Amino acid sequence: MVGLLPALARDAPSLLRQLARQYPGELIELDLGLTRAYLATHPEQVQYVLHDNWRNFGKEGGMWKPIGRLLGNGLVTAGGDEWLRNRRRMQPLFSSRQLAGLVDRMFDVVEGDLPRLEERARAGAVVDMDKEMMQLTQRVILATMFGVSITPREADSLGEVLLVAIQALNARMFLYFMPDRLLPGERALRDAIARIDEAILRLVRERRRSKEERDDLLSLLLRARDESGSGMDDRQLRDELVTMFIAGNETTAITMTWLFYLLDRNPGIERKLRAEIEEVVGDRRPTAADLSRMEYTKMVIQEAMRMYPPSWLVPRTVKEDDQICGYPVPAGATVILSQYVMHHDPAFWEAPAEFDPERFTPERSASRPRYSYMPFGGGPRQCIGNLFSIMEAQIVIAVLLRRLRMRLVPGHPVSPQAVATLRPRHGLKMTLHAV
Ligand code: HEM
Repeated sequence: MVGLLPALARDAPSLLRQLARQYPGELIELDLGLTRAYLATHPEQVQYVLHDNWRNFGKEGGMWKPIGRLLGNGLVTAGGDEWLRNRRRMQPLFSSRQLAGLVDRMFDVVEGDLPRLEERARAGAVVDMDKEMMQLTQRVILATMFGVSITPREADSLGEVLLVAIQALNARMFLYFMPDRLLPGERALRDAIARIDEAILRLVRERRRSKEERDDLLSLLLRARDESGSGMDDRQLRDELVTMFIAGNETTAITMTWLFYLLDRNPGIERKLRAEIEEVVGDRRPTAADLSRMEYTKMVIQEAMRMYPPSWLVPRTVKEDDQICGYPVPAGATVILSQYVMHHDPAFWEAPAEFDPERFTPERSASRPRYSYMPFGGGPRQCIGNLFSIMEAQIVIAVLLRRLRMRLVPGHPVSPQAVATLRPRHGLKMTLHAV
């Protein structure tokens, strides 16, 4: 496959999906100019890379390099023993029991945002749903991380500067082989990283000094210990907090944005979803037990993430020469696993372009290979925040849908754009209506 770069730059997910259709089940070698890359097209290949022989497929260098500038040694970008020690320290924080303690805080943030949205509905305003969701999930994640230690104003300004950094890094993801100094926006990126460091390290130090016990993620992280009983230093805490923000904010916001778009296109599914919310939560404050009973809501979220996986690409670098299901791959090559490719494979998904949440009933899920669906990756490096984000999405849906109906502005163009995440290229313009 030669000369793919221009087509990749135009619309990478469609190109990769098309190649996978053309050569189903093969490990496809791609010529990306300076680097050699292989695209997995079968769930067993994905399983081999993420699970069976995961230690031989690292995150060092390549497309991971730019993002490492912001995330440092946080869980997403760290490797080896350091990653393992911190993953073990942090895993208990993300258990369903621990997360149940965050339901109230998440609810308060979302409910607190509702009057503003209701006001927009009354004014008949057009809103950018993608921007609204980014702002909302940003408030949720910052409130769950820092609780009342961060004022809404500080949260908004930290959120803003984090977004500046993400945008600059998005632009660098496919240009990782270029020297930093040749890329545009380098100064703004450095400034943004310095401001993020200052704000987060200040919050960490203040909390350490105050010795106060709170129930937010920062307090839990301060208490997290490895097997030898040692905790994290300030720098590591900073890296993990920034990592959680970056890994958890845009991904969840995009899930919500695509979901509201899909509901607008599928009124029957929206009705069924509203009926479940009415039946399980009604007008009450949702509890953790309610969330586990909202099974249809969960299937709608899973199906939205199938059609538009917010994380659509998982790259790995081969450490030592290997064979992926019989295909040789040399050390140093990049292996590309793509949720978008897996989630649209007609061999595992009937009519993949159709929005059908019932695909996720236990009966229908049972017949599919594990790695045909991987919105959160898989294996030991699977997303640590998967339960967190589903819980947050369920709360956002329950709170917003019982007051509002979202409708796409007629004629607004909708198509996916692949950067680090898969987002609507032209945003998502919607009007809000009271129900
Ligand atoms: C819909 C929302 C989300 C999606 C689609 C998503 C997706 C992913 C994926 C695909 C990975 C694996 C990357 C790889 O193997 O290279 C990952 C890892 C990770 N995610 Fe998420 N994520 C979401 C939400 C969150 C949230 C809310 C948090 C934290 C609060 C979070 C924190 C992390 C962390 C720390 C890792 C690295 C885990 C490790 O390597 O040990 N994510 N995520």
